[in-house]
Amino acid sequence: MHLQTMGSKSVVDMIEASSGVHFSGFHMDNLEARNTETGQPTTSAADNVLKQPFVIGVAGGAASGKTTVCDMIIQQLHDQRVVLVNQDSFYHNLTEEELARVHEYNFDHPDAFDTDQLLSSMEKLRHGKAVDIPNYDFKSYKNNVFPARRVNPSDVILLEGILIFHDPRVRELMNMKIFVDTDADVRLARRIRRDTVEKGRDIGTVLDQYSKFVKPAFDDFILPTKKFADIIIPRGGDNHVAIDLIVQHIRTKLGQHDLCKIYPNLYVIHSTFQIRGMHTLIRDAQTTKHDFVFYADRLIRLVVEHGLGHLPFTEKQVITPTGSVYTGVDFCKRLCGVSVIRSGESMENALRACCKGIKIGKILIHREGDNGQQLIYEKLPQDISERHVLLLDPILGTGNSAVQAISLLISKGVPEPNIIFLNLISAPQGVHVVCKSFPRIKIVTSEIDIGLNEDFRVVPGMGEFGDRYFGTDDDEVMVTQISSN
Ligand SMILES: Nc1ncnc2c1ncn2[C@@H]1O[C@H](COP(=O)(O)OP(=O)(O)O)[C@@H](O)[C@H]1O
Ligand SMILES: Nc1ccn([C@@H]2O[C@H](COP(=O)(O)O)[C@@H](O)[C@H]2O)c(=O)n1
Ligand SMILES: [Mg+2]
Repeated sequence: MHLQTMGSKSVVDMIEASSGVHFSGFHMDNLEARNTETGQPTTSAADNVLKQPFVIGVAGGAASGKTTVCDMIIQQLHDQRVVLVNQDSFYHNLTEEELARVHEYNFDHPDAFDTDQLLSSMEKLRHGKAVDIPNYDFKSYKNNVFPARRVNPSDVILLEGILIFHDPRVRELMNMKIFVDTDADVRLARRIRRDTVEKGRDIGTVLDQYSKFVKPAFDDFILPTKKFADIIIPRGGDNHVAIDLIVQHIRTKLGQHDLCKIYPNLYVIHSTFQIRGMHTLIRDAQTTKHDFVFYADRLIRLVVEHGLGHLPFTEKQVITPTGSVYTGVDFCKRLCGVSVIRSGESMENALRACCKGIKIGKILIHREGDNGQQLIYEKLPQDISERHVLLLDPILGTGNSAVQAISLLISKGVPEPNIIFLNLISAPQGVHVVCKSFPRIKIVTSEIDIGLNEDFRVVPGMGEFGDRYFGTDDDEVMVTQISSN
């Protein structure tokens, strides 16, 4: 194994869990959202994050191979828009006094960097604006070397530097954190060569700086940030296996990320170890019915809670038992669920558990082949046109059933922006079909799969959800049920 593991987590787990947050997104419809009960403008809690680039932090000691690792990642991601932002660019300029005694200046201390400027540049990049990043000159110790480097907004930002994990505000920007872990003697040897050959320094000065500042700062400030890493790469650029795995993972994540960028109303819930674990269980063909139901229920609950976060709310004040005022929000009350029979019914309990007394309608769509969809049954609340609708179906495959169901809701007078489609797994094909047909509905899902196979089944998928959830994939159970009726 070339990748090091942290605690009991496998590296693949850590890679997988490291990149969820940016998939939640924000989209303001051209029409202003309004609370259907009060007619007041409303806000949805989930509507506050812009679609943003995938940010990868790369930390490690000086000369550990950070830049080399970043260059290798960039090279392998040649078909993506990737930029490298180096913490070195944000070194403070030295005063005349500091310059005169430069050998006493500690370039390895967190205070040597203008972190506020780094944050402001990152903020602009994350919001799609180009920035001019200073060029740092190691020989003159100046960071305003003309011209500044123009960095354009990109899909992936690699943020590299010895202390890039030190400030929590910078860490928070990152979707994935990599620590390049190279032996101290190798780092020192490389540093001596680099500083004498490239920076024109004499070996005595390099060794003095190393023992006075570089080594202590590594121990005090850099090494303690290793614990924040999702992935630790021993031996830096020599570790091709680790870099291949990382690039593979970034590609997968970018696929999802691209979909979320194309369709701002698609929300993939934040991935965590727990969520990955639940998916692993329900996707495993060997999982028992009991476990399948248990873990599917847990995941459904998370998707439902996330979906509810997209409902409009109004401000509400209450008096607490201490007599103080608490300013909070009031839930949206005009809502209902609609399940697509039969799999969608598995999501009803979770919705009922979250929304006491909620009305739940049903739609049955008969499938003949891939396109011969036929709506054969519907029972919906009479006043559905005045409600927000949570449409329930665990799998979004081709999108044909979903389009049928959504068309029916719209024909009943439900405004498109009032529909939130909740599912566990979406195939990209289904996302395209639904989002293109109904650009103003919201889709909340827990994972986006690779695609559909020749039988129009989602892959890797989880098989027939309804059969696995209700136990009807087992012939014996079928016979027992039929004979007992
Ligand atoms: N795997 C490696 N084998 C040999 N030399 C390397 C390797 N990785 C990096 N170097 C060299 O070591 C020096 C420091 O590497 P660099 O990637 O710039 O480290 P960092 O960005 O962490 O300071 C550079 O001169 C680079 O060419
Ligand atoms: N004028 C400077 C500024 C910084 N350094 C050293 O650079 C190291 C960080 O750069 P990496 O590419 O190695 O991450 C750091 O250890 C500083 O001591 C310098 O020598 N002179
Ligand atoms: Mg470097």
